[in-house]
Amino acid sequence: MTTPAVSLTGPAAQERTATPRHYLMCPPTHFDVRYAINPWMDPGRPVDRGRAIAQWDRLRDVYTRLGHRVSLLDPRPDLPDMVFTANGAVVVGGTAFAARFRNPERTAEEAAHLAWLRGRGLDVHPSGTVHEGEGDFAVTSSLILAGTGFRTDQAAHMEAQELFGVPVVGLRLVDPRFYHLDTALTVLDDGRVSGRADIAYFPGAFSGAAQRVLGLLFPDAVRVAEADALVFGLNAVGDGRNVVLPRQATGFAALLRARGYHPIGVDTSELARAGGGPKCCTQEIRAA
Ligand SMILES: CN(C)C(=N)NCCC[C@H](N)C(=O)O
Repeated sequence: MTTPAVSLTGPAAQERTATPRHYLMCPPTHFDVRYAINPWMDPGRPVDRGRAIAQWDRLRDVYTRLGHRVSLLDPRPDLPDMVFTANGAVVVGGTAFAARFRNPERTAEEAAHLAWLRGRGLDVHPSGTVHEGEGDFAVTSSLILAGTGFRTDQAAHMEAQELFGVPVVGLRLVDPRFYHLDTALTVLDDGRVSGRADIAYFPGAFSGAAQRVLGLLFPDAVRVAEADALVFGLNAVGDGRNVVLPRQATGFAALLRARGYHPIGVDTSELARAGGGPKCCTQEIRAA
């Protein structure tokens, strides 16, 4: 029998393979909403820090049970957003492109990230332009998708391309509720084993041109509904098989199941009060 030129099975029937990851997290010991730098933050409403800590503990446990390694950054009392480690850098092949935050409220986080990255023997490059790490850079094995419009400067996309030597595709975000790329797009499978990256995104967060670019590059991507995006469903962490996402994103979870992924719902609703979800709390350290 000859092999058909076009796959008859499609991604839904594929075997999904998880690969072990190394994540950097920071306990929300001093988590708070003391200022408003995105539309989700309301400093007038006190946060329940105990609840945030319990939600974060559970997220870390999920990762360790999946066999992933979790390293910790020391929290600082004056930095209430430090729990969102994804914003501190993007690390690919042992090279770290360290963040330069947009808002002065978060700039002191830069030094903490630099110290941690240098202490791990990574090849660390502080950024010359504003960028917020994995908040705006989504890494696959063949290219990096990069957001701009609210936080990360477009010039940082070129800096990342020069640093990593992989194509960096710029995508314009247009809705302030989705102010970082990782609120609107997630890498389900980076393609390191399958050879074919798979992503999910909420089209409405992107300019028309960016939607067309995504359609050309990822014609089979999962397109997620606004209701799931609004509960930070796309702020998800995939390891090729398992996808850790806010448990409220039930429509997205059903789409993932149909594609052969294993969605794992977690509650990060208290952390969402600062505008973040599971992915924001998780920076991947990709070794050389
Ligand atoms: C999911 N997102 C957007 C993140 N990657 N990080 C969350 C940062 C939240 C912080 N209050 C801020 O506005 O910077």
